[in-house]
Amino acid sequence: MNPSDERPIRLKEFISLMHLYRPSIWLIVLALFLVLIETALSLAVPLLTMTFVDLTVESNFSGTTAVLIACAFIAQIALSGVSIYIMIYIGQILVTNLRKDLWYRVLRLPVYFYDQNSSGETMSRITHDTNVIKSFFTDQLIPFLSSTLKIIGSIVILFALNWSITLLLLFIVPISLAILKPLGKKTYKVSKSLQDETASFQGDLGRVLSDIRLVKSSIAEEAETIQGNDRINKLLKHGLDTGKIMAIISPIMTTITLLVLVVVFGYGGVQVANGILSAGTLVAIVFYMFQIMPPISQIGHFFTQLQKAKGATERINIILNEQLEADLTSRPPFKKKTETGNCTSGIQFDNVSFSYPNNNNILENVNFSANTSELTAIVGPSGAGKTTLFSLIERFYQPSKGKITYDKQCVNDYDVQDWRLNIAYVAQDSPLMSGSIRYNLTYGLNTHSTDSEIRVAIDKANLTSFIDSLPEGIETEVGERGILVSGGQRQRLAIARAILRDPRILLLDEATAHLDSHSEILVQEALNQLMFSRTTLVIAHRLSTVQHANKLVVVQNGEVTGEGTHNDLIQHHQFYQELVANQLYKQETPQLSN
Ligand SMILES: Nc1ncnc2c1ncn2[C@@H]1O[C@H](COP(=O)(O)OP(=O)(O)OP(=O)(O)O)[C@@H](O)[C@H]1O
Repeated sequence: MNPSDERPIRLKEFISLMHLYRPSIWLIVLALFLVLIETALSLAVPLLTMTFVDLTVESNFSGTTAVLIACAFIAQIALSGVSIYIMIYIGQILVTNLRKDLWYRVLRLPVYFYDQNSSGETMSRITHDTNVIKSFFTDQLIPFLSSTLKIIGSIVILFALNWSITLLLLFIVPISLAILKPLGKKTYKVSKSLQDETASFQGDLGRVLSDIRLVKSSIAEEAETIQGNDRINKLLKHGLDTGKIMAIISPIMTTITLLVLVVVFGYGGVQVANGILSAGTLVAIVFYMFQIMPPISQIGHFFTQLQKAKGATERINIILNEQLEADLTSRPPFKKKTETGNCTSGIQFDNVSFSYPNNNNILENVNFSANTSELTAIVGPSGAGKTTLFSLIERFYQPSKGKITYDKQCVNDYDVQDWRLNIAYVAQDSPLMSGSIRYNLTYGLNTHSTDSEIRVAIDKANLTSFIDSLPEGIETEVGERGILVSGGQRQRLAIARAILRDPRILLLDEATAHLDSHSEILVQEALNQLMFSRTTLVIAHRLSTVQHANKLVVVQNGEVTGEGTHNDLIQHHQFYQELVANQLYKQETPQLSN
């Protein structure tokens, strides 16, 4: 997901992103209008001060001018406050709209996007990069406009007041730029490295903290400490590099300011003494000089931040330009579950080939059918492609060749969400979300499940005694990723969830693997009931659980090498015979542990 470094980051992309997510244009116009008035007032204050000083020097104290200066100050402060708030408001709305769109999209991006991009990086796009854009809008854009106006306005007025001092002042600008520009480039490079390093450090933190058990059981604390320290040291180095640049820039800036003061007061003082310049004009010139200085450094900062904002845009655009699942295939709503009875033929794999990106063909011309109201078991060695078959049915990936049909219609013809609504998947390591048991059982269901429906599902999944033993029953929290419940309990919760979903297609990945033999019989009964009038596919690692299946499909190296009942295969299929013999041998051999 790293944006290509060679490609120039285009301003157009950044502007169109701002345009797309900004709030009403009138708010922006209002903010600009206020800035314009505020700038005009700030330019008028020194002129008023000049008049006031000159009149006072001539012993002509002007109360009106003093009041005008005070009013201009107050108005400037008030307008500045209002325009700052409006800009912050616009920035917040912009980033909110952008984050909502990104959030909508990350939930709908295809699974292969997540195979290729780390979740930590995607999180950073939504939180950090959007923040960079917001800060640019709120902290840079309006100050940049007002700074530019202030600089131009001040220089014009300065020329009108005294061209020779102005020329001397302007002479300092190219000198400052010549010194500061290379430093500015260096600052950008260092701050970019600092950002990248911070993102990597955050990524490492996320990786280690989310798998702390793996770290501990692998005794990887020492290795992680070294890697973490290495990153922290790099952060220190980048921090110190920034410090070095600041250590050069700050004294230079102070010296330049002093130099300007020496020039203005020295040369201007001589002119006042000679009667060429009035005292009021000198005060006005110093005033303008101080008004110009912060905007000049503000403009330098603006370009550095613009680079950052353009970089953030480029990374965000990677997500925004990625095709959503629903755009890859489409379409009409899937028939309602009540219409299931119409389905006569179940799932059919029709010459399906598939490979993951940057991988060889995982599936090669796969043909088999899984009929309605039947149990079809997929058996085969590890890595043969069994789970991949399920992923294709769920449409996490698209076949590179061939098609999958349901009820004789290509599954891609159905709206992807409607299609998945009709599938329940019970995986070996059934994942749970942090939240209560009730939340997990009804997760994603778009119809409300009553307490009695939930009770029935719990009962059928043989979970009643477990849930009744919990102090808060169904409202008990399962912890992050369901860490507070056992593997077997997680699996039974997944079965209960499948029962509640009442799907047309059941995908079971060794669904009873974590159960003791007594629970397995009970859950198997529940599954048998659930399988009735549904298309059920089960990946089986233990043949004992699927010997009774209507059909077994043997997958080896991504190809279907045999199909039939247990009795058919045991007679004709050599690999299946070996598999059965192997498992029978295993059952007879004492196991190390259960
Ligand atoms: N997301 C992925 N990206 C790239 N390759 C993958 C991905 N998922 C699986 N593979 C590869 O595809 C092949 C088939 O994997 P799959 O998980 O379908 O096998 P399986 O038969 O279910 O294995 P097991 O019985 O061990 O679960 C493996 O070689 C695996 O490395």
